Amino acid sequence: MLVQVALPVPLYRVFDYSLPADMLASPDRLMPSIGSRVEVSFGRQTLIGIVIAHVSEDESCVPVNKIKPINKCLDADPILDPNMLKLAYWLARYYHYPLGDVLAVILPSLVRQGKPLDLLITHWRILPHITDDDFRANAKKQKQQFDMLKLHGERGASEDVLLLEGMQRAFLKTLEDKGLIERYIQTKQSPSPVKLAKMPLDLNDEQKLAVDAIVAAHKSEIYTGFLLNGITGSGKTEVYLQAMQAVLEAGKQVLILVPEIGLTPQTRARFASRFAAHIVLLHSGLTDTHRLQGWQDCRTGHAQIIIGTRSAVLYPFAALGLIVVDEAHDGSYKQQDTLRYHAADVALYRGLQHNIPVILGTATPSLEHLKLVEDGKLVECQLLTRPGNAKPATMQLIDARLQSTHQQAQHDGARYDTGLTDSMIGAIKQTLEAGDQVLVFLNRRGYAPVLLCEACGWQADCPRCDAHLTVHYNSLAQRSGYSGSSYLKCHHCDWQAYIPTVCPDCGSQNLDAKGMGTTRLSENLHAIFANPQTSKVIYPIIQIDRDTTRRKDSWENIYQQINQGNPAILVGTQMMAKGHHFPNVTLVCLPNADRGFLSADFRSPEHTAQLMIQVAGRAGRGDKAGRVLIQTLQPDNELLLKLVKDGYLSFARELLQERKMMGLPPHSYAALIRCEGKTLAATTQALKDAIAHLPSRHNLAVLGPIDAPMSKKNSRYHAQLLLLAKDRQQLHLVLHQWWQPVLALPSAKYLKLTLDIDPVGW
Ligand SMILES: Nc1ncnc2c1ncn2[C@@H]1O[C@H](COP(=O)(O)OP(=O)(O)OP(=O)(O)O)[C@@H](O)[C@H]1O
Ligand SMILES: [Zn+2]
Repeated sequence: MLVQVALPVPLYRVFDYSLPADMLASPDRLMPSIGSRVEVSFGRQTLIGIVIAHVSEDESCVPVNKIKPINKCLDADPILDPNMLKLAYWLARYYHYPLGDVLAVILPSLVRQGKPLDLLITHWRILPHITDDDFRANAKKQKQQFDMLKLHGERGASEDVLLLEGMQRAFLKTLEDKGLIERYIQTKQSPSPVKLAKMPLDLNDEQKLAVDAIVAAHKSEIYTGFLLNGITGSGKTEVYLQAMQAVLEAGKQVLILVPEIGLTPQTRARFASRFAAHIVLLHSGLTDTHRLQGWQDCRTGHAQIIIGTRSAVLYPFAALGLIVVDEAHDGSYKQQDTLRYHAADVALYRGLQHNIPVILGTATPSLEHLKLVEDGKLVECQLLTRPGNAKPATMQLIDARLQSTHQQAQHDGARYDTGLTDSMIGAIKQTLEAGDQVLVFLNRRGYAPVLLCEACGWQADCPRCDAHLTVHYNSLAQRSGYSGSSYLKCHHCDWQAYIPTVCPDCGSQNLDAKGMGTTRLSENLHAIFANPQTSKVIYPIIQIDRDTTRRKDSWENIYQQINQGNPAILVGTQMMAKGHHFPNVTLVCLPNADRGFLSADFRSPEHTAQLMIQVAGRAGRGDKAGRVLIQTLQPDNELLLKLVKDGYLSFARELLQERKMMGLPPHSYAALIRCEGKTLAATTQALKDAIAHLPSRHNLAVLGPIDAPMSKKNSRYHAQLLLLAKDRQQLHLVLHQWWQPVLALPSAKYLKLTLDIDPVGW
């Protein structure tokens, strides 16, 4: 007998190995089981692969004398069960990706390296007799760190997790020395049954309908995909919680997917305050050890509630009972390199595999998901009202052409436009004076997107990309003599340069930063709202973007500051759009969110509208009504008017109708082939050769090759080719015959060719 092994090599095949003589001679003569790891030699390398089948020598296409024995078997029991192998096969087939590479994506790196699965990890927990009273009033920082540990309940948490959440190692030591907390090595016992830590809320009728439908699907053990289509603030989370309760009480695991790591600490708290359960967080910030531990907890069933980003959908589960995909429209669910899977699609597949319900929850469903509802493949549950007194915010357009933006800011003696109309500024002022918070949304970090020479038109461009360099500049830091915060940076490849004092082309000193990023907007707001005598602001202006939240604890601190509820102006990028609940924000301003309606990308209106509605959804979530102001230079834009007047759903349904007429996804199926190389000519030629090899163009639209939207990136050139088909099977049939030979084309030799199934942008 031979074993067939999937190896992490970019080849569309598996490899046969025999068993070594000593293994065959041993009395039990156990074959390495299907789904376990083996170490093998492969050429000059030693690799670790997964046994995927047992075959006889006759079945092998390799001559017997060429077959090498495996070096050793690493697992007594399989580490991947038949369901996980089936998932891997499905991913390999659907995304046309080599099976060995699929497994490499699925397995945590320590597993791939052949490490034992059971690791000894230090955990911290609070000693049982300790209470809040054991703290002196002035030990504030210690108490704060203690409270973070307290959130994890009596079992505490591993050191990795705590550090990731912003705890400091020194404090753990201090608290330990004071006899308040202890460290221990967690031994695995079966988890105790999940208990309710807090009573559920009384559901409103819409919520109840949704929960009943989901629980019924769970009880009947029939796969059902739900689109929980609920406006922002309508209480989708409460629906998840009560559906989860039934599943957890039945001893099953619940997987909750969330878009971004930035959100997970708050998300965890929401679930932890409802259920006393073993909750595991999975995201890209984990160390390898912690990832392996999480993987093991899921696989063995120790984890009861699993909250994770995209890749968590690829984890093995002992007893999965429900999958929730929160903010299911979010672009981050699509992996953009290697195995280009969409986590919501994989979630639906796994639901089908395990016969369990899957909830796709969102206020702004993607057109793909709306189409699945139309086709009867998803059951739609709607939540159209906000519970309690909270009303959906009213939306209003401001015509930026008519209104003066004369409210000018003054910096260093120069007066200039702030980019905010008088009525927007007036509304901000009014809101702050009423004691509320304002969110100003601008999806662009840095100071300004362009540095321009007014004399000759030179612009600071990235030498490595087809992109302008973003100006990063901080006038407050400048004035205090600190220049480190001023530089030019490419947001695509991170290339950095000094800000020139004169134009490198014509020598003019007339260099000007054009356009507006969050830093500039914050400065403008500062200038508008500062007391002219003291130049201090009464209300804090809090800038929230990837630059200001880079440090581990900074987001946590900002979050706490906002939740204290004092009047403040929050200036934020799309980080602020997602799922946050700030009850004191009553005004949301979008000074130029409508840009996306003009973009050449046909998906841009959909994504722009989703972002606008999500940001708008941050307004008026408490007792007070919310207001959304959209400042636009194109107040007659039909799409924008439709969105504001009729709401997201009718807007989206109209877009869907348009896509149908144009034969665009989701009313057709797409595969995008990208080619990357040292010259554009070589990449384009490879794609032309690829087209020549298409077995049939029947029922297939072939678009390209064309330059990719940013054809030069990081000094490499990109061209692309799009295949569109009315019928999904037809497309995959062609790809099955075509893709592997394309990779072997002579002209593709020194190029990187990739295939993206159901691409989200092109
Ligand atoms: N049945 C209910 N009765 C009273 N309050 C409720 C009920 N359901 C939800 N809430 C409250 O309504 C608020 C908004 O709910 P939640 O954050 O779950 O909305 P959401 O639909 O997830 O919003 P978003 O899409 O914007 O993230 C929360 O404070 C929640 O506690
Ligand atoms: Zn660049």
